[in-house]
Amino acid sequence: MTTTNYNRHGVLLVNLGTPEAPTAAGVRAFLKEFLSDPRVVDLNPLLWKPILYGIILNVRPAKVAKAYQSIWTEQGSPLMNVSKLQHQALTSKLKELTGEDIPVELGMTYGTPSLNDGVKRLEAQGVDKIVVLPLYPQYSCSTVAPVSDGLAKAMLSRRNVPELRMIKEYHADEHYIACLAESVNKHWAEHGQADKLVLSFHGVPQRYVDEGDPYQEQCLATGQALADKLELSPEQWQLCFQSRFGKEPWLQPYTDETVSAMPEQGIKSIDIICPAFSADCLETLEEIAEEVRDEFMEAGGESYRYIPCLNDDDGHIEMMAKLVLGQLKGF
Ligand SMILES: C=CC1=C(C)c2cc3[nH]c(cc4nc(cc5[nH]c(cc1n2)c(C)c5CCC(=O)O)C(CCC(=O)O)=C4C)c(C)c3C=C
Ligand SMILES: [Fe+2]
Ligand SMILES: [Fe+2]
Repeated sequence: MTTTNYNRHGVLLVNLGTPEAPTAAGVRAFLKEFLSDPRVVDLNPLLWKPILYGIILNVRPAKVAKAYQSIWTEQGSPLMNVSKLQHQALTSKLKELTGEDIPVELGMTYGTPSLNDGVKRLEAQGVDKIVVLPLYPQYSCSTVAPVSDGLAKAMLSRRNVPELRMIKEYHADEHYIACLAESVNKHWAEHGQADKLVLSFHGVPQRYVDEGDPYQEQCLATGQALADKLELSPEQWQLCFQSRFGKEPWLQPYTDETVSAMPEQGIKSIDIICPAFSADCLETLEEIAEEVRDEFMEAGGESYRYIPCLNDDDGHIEMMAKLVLGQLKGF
C-alpha cells in the first residue's frame, strides 16, 4: 500500500461511445457525430458531407439498428454496460491497491456521457489532475487522437484547466498480453484448442498507416507477443483486420475473406479473439460472433468459437489500475 496522497487526482476512462437506442433514429444520431469527425473519415468535406448526409445517414441507420437489436440487452448497449462495470471495478481496484478513494469517471468520445461530462464530474469531486485512459490498446489516429481533440475542445470553456496525462497506448504492456493469453488458455481449457487461433483487429484505411498512423505496427506487435506467450508456431495463428468501411483499401488481410477461405485450406475449426477491443460491442458480438461465423460455416467450417473481450475480468481491471498508478507517480 502506498502512502502517496491522491486527493487531487482522478481517472477518466474513455471508450468510443454507442447509440442511445437500437433504433434508426438512435443510430443515425450516433453515426452523424462519429462519421463527421475528420479524424475518422478524413475525406474533403465538400466530397464527404454530401455522401454522409445524402446517402449514409439515410441508408445505414436502419440496417445497423437491426444489428444493434441483435446484441442489445435489457440494460442497454453492451459497450455501455461493460464500460459501467469497468468503471465500478476500477474504482474498487484503485481503492484496494492504494487505500484511497481515487475518483474514476467515464467519458465517451461520441455520444454520452461525453468527455466533457466526465471531466466535469471529476472536477466536482475536487480533481484537477486527470489521468486519461482511452481503452484502445493500440494507438490509432482514428481513435486516440479524437480523445485528445475532444479534451482540448472541452478545455476551451474553462478559465482554470485541469492537468491532463494521457495513456496513449498499451499494445505491448506485459499485463495486457498476459490477460489476453490467460483468456485464450482459459477458453482452450474449457473447449479444447481449434486448428487455428484467429486474431481479428478493427481495421483502418491503409492510407492512414501510410501517412504515419502506427496502428498496424502495434497490432502486429501485440499479435506476435500473444503468440509468443502462448508458444504458438506461425501456422497456428493468423492476424487479420475487420470492419472495412467505404471503397478505399483498408489494412489487410480482411477478416471475412481470410476466415471464409480457411475451410478450403483444411482449417475446419477456429478460435477467434479481438484484441483491439477492450469491451464487447457491435463489432465483436455481431460482426465477429455472428456474421463472420455464418460465413465460415457456409464455407464448410465445422467449429467456430468466439473468445470474449477482456471486459471486466479482474486481470484486465488490475492491468488498468497498474497503468493508471504508473502515471500517478510524480503527478
Ligand atoms: C469510417 C471509418 C471508421 C474507422 C477509421 C474506425 C476505426 C476504429 N473503430 C474502432 C472501434 C469501434 N468501432 C465501432 C463501430 C463503428 N466503426 C465505424 C467506422 C470506423 N471505425 C462505424 C461506422 C461503426 C458503427 C457501426 C456501423 O455503422 O457499422 C465500435 C462499436 C460501437 C458500439 O456501439 O458497439 C467500436 C468499439 C477502432 C478500435 C478503430 C480503429 C483502430
Ligand atoms: Fe469502428
Ligand atoms: Fe462492423
